[in-house]
Amino acid sequence: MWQAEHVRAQLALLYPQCSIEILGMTTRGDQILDRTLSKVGGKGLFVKELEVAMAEGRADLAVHSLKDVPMDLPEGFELAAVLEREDPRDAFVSNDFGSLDELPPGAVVGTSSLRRQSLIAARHPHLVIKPLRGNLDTRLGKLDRGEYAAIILAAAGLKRLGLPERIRSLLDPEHSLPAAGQGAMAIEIVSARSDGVDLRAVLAPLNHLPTAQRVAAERKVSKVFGGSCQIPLAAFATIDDGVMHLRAMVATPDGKRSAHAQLRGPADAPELLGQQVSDLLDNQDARAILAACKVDAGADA
Ligand SMILES: NCc1[nH]cc(CCC(=O)O)c1CC(=O)O
Repeated sequence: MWQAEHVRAQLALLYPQCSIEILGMTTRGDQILDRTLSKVGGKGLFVKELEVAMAEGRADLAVHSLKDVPMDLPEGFELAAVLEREDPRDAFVSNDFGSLDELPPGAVVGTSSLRRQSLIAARHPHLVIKPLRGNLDTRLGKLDRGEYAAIILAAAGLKRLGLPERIRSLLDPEHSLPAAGQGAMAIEIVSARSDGVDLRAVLAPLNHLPTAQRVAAERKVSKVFGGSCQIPLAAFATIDDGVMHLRAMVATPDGKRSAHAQLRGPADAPELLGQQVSDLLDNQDARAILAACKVDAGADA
């Protein structure tokens, strides 16, 4: 809702003559809180019901956290704009400790992200990772009731909802490489509208080119490896002086096996860089690592 309101406010400034309404929706992704996201079908859950609303003409556009948007949208839908990125890093949130390094052996850390789980298990094998779902308030409530010594959340969500003071420290992307698209919002539309309105042109002023380039490279890696919440995959790009630096990682959920790759290339050819980094990961047996993950997930379900 914060994100939708943010887009509404920006559109209202650009197009003061238009009236813009928010159609609030609760998705299945929001409702299923008792199982980890990776087991109930992943990213698509947050997106599908909004697409139905657009297909039925009840909504003209949908605002998403890009991290939750599948790499391949259903036929007839497209992303029209990617907004300027918030802080893409993971945040360490705790009432008693300042960082992962301070946690004693056996301390319980909450996260339902396989990527975060895998990265923590690799660097801090003495910690215990437990699933954590729900909206931000639910997750913080569970921390405050003592169910966890610490939880890991996206810094972007905490900052957007006015809770930056809950962040005790930010995880260095060097150790906790962010997920593809983390911290960015995207606007999805119906590609060909029956009324002929060119919504892509209407939304173009909201598109932030450097963010769009960064996430295009990141999402390419995710796409090559069939990216969904079901696999621990990180992809993070930065741009400095027109040069993009893309880093990516795939791992097993226990963090015992992983492949890492990074490359620099021109920022205006993000998908090529994404493909090249994916090729490097492939050379390090990324497919075998991911195949091992899928066997695990199946055994558990
Ligand atoms: N899948 C949940 C999700 N999708 C986007 C965000 C955070 C906001 C963002 O990355 O833009 C979160 C929560 C989290 O990772 O803590």
